[in-house]
Amino acid sequence: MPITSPPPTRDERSRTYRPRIKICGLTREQDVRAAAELGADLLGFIHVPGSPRHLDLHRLAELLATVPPGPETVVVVRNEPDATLKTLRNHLNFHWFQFHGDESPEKVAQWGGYKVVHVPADATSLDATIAPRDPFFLLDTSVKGQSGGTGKTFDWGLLARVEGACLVAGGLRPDNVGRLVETWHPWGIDVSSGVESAPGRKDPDALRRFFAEIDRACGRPATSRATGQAPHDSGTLPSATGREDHSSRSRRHQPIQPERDSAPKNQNQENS
Ligand SMILES: O=C(O)c1ccccc1N[C@@H]1O[C@H](COP(=O)(O)O)[C@@H](O)[C@H]1O
Repeated sequence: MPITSPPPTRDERSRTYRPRIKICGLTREQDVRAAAELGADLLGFIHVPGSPRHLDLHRLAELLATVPPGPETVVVVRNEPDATLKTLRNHLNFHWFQFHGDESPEKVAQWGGYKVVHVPADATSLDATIAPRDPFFLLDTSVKGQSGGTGKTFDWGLLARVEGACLVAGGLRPDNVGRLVETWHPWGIDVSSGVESAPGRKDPDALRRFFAEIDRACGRPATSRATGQAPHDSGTLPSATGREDHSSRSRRHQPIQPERDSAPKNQNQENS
């Protein structure tokens, strides 16, 4: 059953709940493989000019061809024109868009994706509860002049006022992710720079320790995922277009048709 229909509430997420895990900023085949083998649910690729992890369309296509069955794929974008979004969705077959710019809620829904909500690193309170957003959203630390990949945490106490399915990002590392998971039981977590040896280069040992810490924090044997044998037991991620086929590579280069049941109501057919 798709995990976000309905997503588990905070109360339902217990000490043994294993968050969805997104490894972002991948630029190398060996890192894609390592993240997938360790049990990542989402693999993220950056198409934001100026990021040290930026990949052009050609390189994105090359790397996507190396993604094994299992994890779903995310492309991180900021204010890209519709023509580029169309290519990313219809020809590269990304499952998800992660929007980092001025994209309206309508545009996010239209293209099938989720949006970042930024929290200043020094924020100690929120003006209002952050309400659930369909299908889920991303909470990340804001740093002036940077769209993401900041390596900075925000005050996790603010998560008490965050509702719904939310990927928590910002400054996660092998030495702090366990505390986040055991204290706040986030729906999902997202990491980029905290498992790198240099921007865009994942450190295999840091990746292994990251997953092992999550296992420890939710009471799982640390070896299970480190051997690459862990099942994807956090559930199936419902893709933006409602597709649940995890053998994503079989769909490469095939146009994606929005499914009638799950396509956003305001789906603009011109985009498909
Ligand atoms: O990682 C980047 O370079 C990046 C560039 C532009 C937008 C988003 C980017 N990354 C996102 O940042 C967070 C994680 O950051 P970190 O773990 O603190 O380094 C994650 O959501 C990435 O998708």
